[in-house]
Amino acid sequence: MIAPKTATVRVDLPGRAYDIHVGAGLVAQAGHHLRPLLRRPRVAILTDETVAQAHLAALEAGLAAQSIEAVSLALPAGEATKSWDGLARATEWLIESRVERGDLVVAFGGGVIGDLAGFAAAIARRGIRFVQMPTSLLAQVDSSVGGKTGINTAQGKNLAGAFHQPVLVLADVALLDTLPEREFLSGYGEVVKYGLLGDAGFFEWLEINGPRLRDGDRDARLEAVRRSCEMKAEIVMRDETEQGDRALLNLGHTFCHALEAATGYSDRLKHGEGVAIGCALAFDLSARLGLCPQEEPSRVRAHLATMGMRAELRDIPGDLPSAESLLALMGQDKKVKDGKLRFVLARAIGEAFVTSDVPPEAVISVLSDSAAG
Ligand SMILES: O=C(O)C(=O)C[C@@H](O)[C@H](O)[C@H](O)COP(=O)(O)O
Repeated sequence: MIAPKTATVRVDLPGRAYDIHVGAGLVAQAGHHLRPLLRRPRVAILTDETVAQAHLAALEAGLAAQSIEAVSLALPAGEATKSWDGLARATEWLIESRVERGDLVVAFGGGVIGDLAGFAAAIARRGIRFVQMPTSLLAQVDSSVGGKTGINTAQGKNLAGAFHQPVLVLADVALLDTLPEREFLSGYGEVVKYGLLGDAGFFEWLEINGPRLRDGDRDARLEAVRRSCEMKAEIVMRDETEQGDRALLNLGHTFCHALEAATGYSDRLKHGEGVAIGCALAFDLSARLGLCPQEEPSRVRAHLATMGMRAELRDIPGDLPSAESLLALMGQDKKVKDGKLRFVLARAIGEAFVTSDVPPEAVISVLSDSAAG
C-alpha cells in the first residue's frame, strides 16, 4: 500500500511547541497521534451535531484502535453556539465529565467548535490541554492554528477569549470531501487572505489552482492547507499575542467583523465570505489612498469571481446598515489603539501592512461604492 501523503508544520513556540499534521486519513489515525500525549487512555471530544453525525463514529473508532476511551458532547452547529451559553454548556460538561488537568480535550469541528472548545479548555480547571481536529477548510487553514480561542458577545465578534495554544493539530483533508461548496468557499476566503497578505507567489498559484482545489483535487487541497498553516505558524512564532505582526492575519477582518455583526452572525454571511469581501475592500481602500496600484483590487476581484465568490456589499442578501453605521461597528475591533481604528492595507498583492493613518471618509466611500449598484 502506498502511504498517504502528509505534511507537518511545526509551531515552534518556546515551551508550547506543537505540530500541525496535514493529510488524508488522520481521523482513522487519531489514536496513534494522541496516545503519546495522554496520561490516561481517555479523551473528551467537543463537537457539533452535524460533524458528529458525519464523522464522530470514525473518530471514536480511530481512538478505540489504541484503546482510548472517548466521551463526547455535540453542540448545535452554527455561529450562535459561540456564545456565553455555549461556553457555559461546554465548560460545565467538561467539569461534570471529570476531565482532569492532565487529560486532553479534542475540538472536533469547524471554527466555531475550535474557538469555543479551546476557550472552555482554557478556563475549565484553569487550563486543560487540547487538540484541534479541524473539519472545515476555514478551521484547517486558520482558526485551529495559533491559539486564539473565544466567543462572540453582544458587542461583537470574538470579544471574550484567551490565547490557549493546542498541543497538536490534526487536519484531515479527506474530511473536506463532504463539505458543502458554500462552506468550502467560505474557508477559501481565508486561503486567499494568506496570498494577499504575504505571498504573491502563493496568490498566483491559487489563481492557477483555485478551481482544481474547489473541484476536489486532494493534492492541491493538501498543498493549500500546508502553505496556509506554514504562513500562519511563521507569523504566530514572531508575535504570539498580536502585539505587532500578527495583526496582518486580520487582513479583511475589520470589514468582516462589522458585516458579521450587522447581519446578526446569521447564514446571510459566513465568516470566510466576509473575509473575502473584506479583503477586496481592503485593497480598494489601499488603492483609493494611493498606497497600491489600481489594478490590484481588480485582480483580487477577478480571482474571487473565477471561484464563484462574492466581493461586494451589494452581493450580501438583505439590507445592510449605512456605511457610517458599519464604520461605527468597526469601533469594537480589537486592533483599535488609543481609540483609533487600525486597518490592514496593502502596497501590492503579498505586501500587507498595518496602519492607523486612514481617513474615515475614505472608508465610508469604499463601503458606499461597494453597497451601491
Ligand atoms: O489568528 C489570528 O491572529 C487571526 O487574526 C486569524 C483570523 O483569521 C481569525 O478570524 C481570528 O479569529 C480573528 O481574530 P480576532 O482577534 O480579530 O477576533
